[in-house]
Amino acid sequence: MVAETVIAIRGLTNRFGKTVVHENLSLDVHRGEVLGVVGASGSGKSVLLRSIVGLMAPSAGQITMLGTDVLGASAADRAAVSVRTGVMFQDGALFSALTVRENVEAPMRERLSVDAVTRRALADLRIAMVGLPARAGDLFPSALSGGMRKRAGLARALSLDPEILFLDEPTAGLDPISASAFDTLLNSLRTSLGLTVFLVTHDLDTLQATCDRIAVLADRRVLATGTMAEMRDVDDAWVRSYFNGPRAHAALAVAGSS
Ligand SMILES: Nc1ncnc2c1ncn2[C@@H]1O[C@H](COP(=O)(O)OP(=O)(O)OP(=O)(O)O)[C@@H](O)[C@H]1O
Repeated sequence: MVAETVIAIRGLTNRFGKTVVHENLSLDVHRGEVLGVVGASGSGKSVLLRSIVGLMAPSAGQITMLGTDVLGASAADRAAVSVRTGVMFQDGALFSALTVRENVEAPMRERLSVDAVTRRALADLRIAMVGLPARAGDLFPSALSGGMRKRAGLARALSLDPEILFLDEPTAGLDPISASAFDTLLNSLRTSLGLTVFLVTHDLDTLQATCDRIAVLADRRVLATGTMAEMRDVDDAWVRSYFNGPRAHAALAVAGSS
């Protein structure tokens, strides 16, 4: 069966002054998959994510998401696509002056016409879905641990019940136990909600535990795509050292023994 392509990127170029981050980059994301995006620091993973979700305008190229040419679309058509997506940024990007519940409600306030009681109930459902205790809804982000903050960021990304979830380094800064718990949560949510996930990460354990496919960014483009095992055969120095290094062996060994 051929998987439906929910994001198709063609000929993407991103430049900042004289710095060319992406040049003629192409990538497909399939419905229902968790795609891990890796690459050396500065290879343009976050810029790619930001281009897809409309936070920055690429210099050239085409991005089709959920059937809409998002770069060429009207603002209304772009908004109709963006309401079907959710984004979790690296630091959670929570509003510090709002409680967790108010943070989760924020996209609903902006994008949905639902009454306050329904909005609160939906927010509390998202908070429960990410494994936070009910009392966390009343807390401010500053009162949360790092792991809880990540979960609150995830609850907000799930606010609008998205089809596609974008995660930028979701386990960065977490201790290994919290990171592993986050991986487990992601696996359970992607199954129960039928999510497609675009996951930027450096975390080999997360790649191994959650991703169906991996895309490697290097030399301004997608150098290779494939499973974690397939990455070990890619003929490139960075890919070799990343996927055949001791940390990769440890991640694969843990997966093999579980
Ligand atoms: N707003 C900006 N203005 C100028 N240059 C930028 C801007 N955003 C990103 N860049 C540059 O684009 C390049 C890619 O950055 P990006 O943050 O996407 O890398 P990354 O692969 O996500 O790195 P890391 O793994 O360290 O997070 C870097 O050289 C960065 O300095």
